[in-house]
Amino acid sequence: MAGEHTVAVVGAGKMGETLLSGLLRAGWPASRLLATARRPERAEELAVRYGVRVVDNDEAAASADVLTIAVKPQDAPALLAALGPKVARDVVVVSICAGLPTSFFEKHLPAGTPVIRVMSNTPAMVDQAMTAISGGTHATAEQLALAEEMFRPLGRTIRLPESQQDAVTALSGSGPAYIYYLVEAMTDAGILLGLPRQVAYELILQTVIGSAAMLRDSGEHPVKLREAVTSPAGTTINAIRELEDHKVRAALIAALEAARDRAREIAADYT
Ligand SMILES: NC(=O)C1=CN([C@@H]2O[C@H](COP(=O)(O)OP(=O)(O)OC[C@H]3O[C@@H](n4cnc5c(N)ncnc54)[C@H](OP(=O)(O)O)[C@@H]3O)[C@@H](O)[C@H]2O)C=CC1
Ligand SMILES: O=C(O)[C@@H]1CCC=N1
Repeated sequence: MAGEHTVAVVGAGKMGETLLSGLLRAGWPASRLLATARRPERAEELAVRYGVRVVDNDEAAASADVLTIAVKPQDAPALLAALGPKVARDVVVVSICAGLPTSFFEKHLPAGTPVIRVMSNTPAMVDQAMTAISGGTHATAEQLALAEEMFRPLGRTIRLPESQQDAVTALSGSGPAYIYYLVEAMTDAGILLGLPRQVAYELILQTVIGSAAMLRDSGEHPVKLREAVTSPAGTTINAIRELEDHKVRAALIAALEAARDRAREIAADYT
């Protein structure tokens, strides 16, 4: 399907640029990609870096058959109010905005416009994204397959009911931030234990990469893998007891619930 569709990325910031570069690496011709930006210097940067045409939002709506909305959720109402009525009915609208339901976009678009809601994450920058895809009221199986084709070069994709997208946003959308937070905190712990910062960081980085590869490649449950590290009367169990004492599991559950609630608030604020 690459090459049959013209894809416009409306609001090509961090995630939009990542999508553009992924599509180009996957063989999508630059002539079939458009980008829009709010600032002229950003437009120039994108045009030079990727050789794609950077146009205004109106031209994107008129020229593309897939419009990917990649602005922040708070910028979406003004964008859609201006752009919505100009979008042709057979255009597929793909939103990567956190929180905003497909019904928000459907409300601003001509009746019957297919809308697809996508939640990806920043590891897309190294082709290791987790991307969840859900169709709105009018999205067909073929259009969902097209969205999958767009995001597959960036990592793994999964299709889910839209009702699960706020949870996805809390889990895998924001997930990289929690992992980086953990790496940061464990590096600090290494410093407390007397290791040079760079050494502590390298130890933790490779430990995260190795543990992720074990989870992926062994097919074992995380509890089993943790038990294999936790020797009787050994060192690990002392650390685990501290994590339990400090209610780290409960803190993570509460943290993700708060992220999910924020996604719901975004929907309530803007729809
Ligand atoms: N960052 C992340 O980890 C993830 C983000 N998302 C979602 O992706 C979306 C984009 O996030 P992210 O890439 O981080 O944000 P960015 O701020 O990097 O990108 C948004 C871009 O949209 C531009 N923009 C805003 N309004 C307009 C407009 N009217 N016309 C043209 N361009 C416009 C902004 O311009 P300017 O530079 O002038 O502000 C900015 O470059 C958000 O909705 C977010 O919820 C989803 C998953 C993960
Ligand atoms: O923090 C946010 O709102 C965005 C959505 C998921 C990750 N970053």
